[in-house]
Amino acid sequence: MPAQCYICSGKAVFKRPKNSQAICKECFFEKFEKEIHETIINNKIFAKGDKVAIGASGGKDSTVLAYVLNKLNQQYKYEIQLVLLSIDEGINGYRDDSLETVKRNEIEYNLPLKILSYKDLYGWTMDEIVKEIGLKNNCTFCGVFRRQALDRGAMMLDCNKVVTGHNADDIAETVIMNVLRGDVARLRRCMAIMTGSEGTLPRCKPFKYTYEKEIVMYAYFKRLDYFSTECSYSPNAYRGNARAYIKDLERIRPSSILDIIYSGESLSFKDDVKMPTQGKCSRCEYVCSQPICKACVLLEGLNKGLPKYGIGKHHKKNKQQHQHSTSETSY
Ligand SMILES: Nc1ncnc2c1ncn2[C@@H]1O[C@H](COP(=O)(O)OP(=O)(O)OP(=O)(O)O)[C@@H](O)[C@H]1O
Repeated sequence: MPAQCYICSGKAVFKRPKNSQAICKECFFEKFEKEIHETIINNKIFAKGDKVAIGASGGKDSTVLAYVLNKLNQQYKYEIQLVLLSIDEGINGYRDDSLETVKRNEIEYNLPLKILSYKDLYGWTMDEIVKEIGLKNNCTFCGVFRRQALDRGAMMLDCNKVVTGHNADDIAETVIMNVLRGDVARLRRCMAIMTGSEGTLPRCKPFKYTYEKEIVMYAYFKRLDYFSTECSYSPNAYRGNARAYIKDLERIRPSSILDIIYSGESLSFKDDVKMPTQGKCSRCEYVCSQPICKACVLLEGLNKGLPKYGIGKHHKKNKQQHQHSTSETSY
């Protein structure tokens, strides 16, 4: 006999990963959306009149984010303006295809879309960067450039907030990675549902408590149009290890992901664990915690034909003076 939905006793379609409760499709939609709405309200993520840029990659997380935020905005009258902002990293056969998905979503969700490319902003595509640097450190370039590109794009659009589709799995992985690296400053920062300091736009993660599996199920049952191919350049071994470790834990204890997040939120930090003090990059004037921002350092290396400048030994020396300043996107 098929399992019964724990809410309405109807026919369950799957078990919720965080608590193994069987649930039917309609109750799942309602619960999923309600939980995100509660996260938004409890954390005061939006205020009336906000103009919010949704980091839209065309992947499952940001597609579901755009769909759900659009729905909740109408349903609960947040009175916010939503725009899709896509960064074209210049990865042939990957980002060009995923951007086609975002273009279809622009029409389907009736949300304006802006596409901004690395080529226009930095003069380099990721394909060109990978030719220089190889496959080992390319995620560093991509993460640093994307982070800044999203901010710049949002500012061009007069947005006052950026939201991304980082989900509970991503955050639990980041917590574990930062613990294992001993990167306490980042550990402190990665827990925040909303980050940003003077001069940068607040960046929010409405899916902080939402399991990736549920995002996939939601997209599947709603038949949302998203692009599901992995980036051809992302080996990212360290995050992969953290992910495998958490998946192992989850098999024994399904609530592991939320438990890790909860533990991270409950940590208290010594006073000497400082968040970086923000200033302005002396070259591009973008907000940063060093005299020259990471994007400009990486760019200088590329333009001088020294692509490892900024990620090699030189960087390690800097790291001893300041807390870690880069890696792949871990905000
Ligand atoms: N090229 C991009 N343009 C705009 N936003 C992006 C882009 N890449 C990533 N993001 C934002 O950062 C979030 C996390 O990105 P990540 O690369 O970890 O992808 P992901 O977990 O596969 O998410 P998604 O399924 O949305 O692609 C995305 O959900 C999206 O909001």
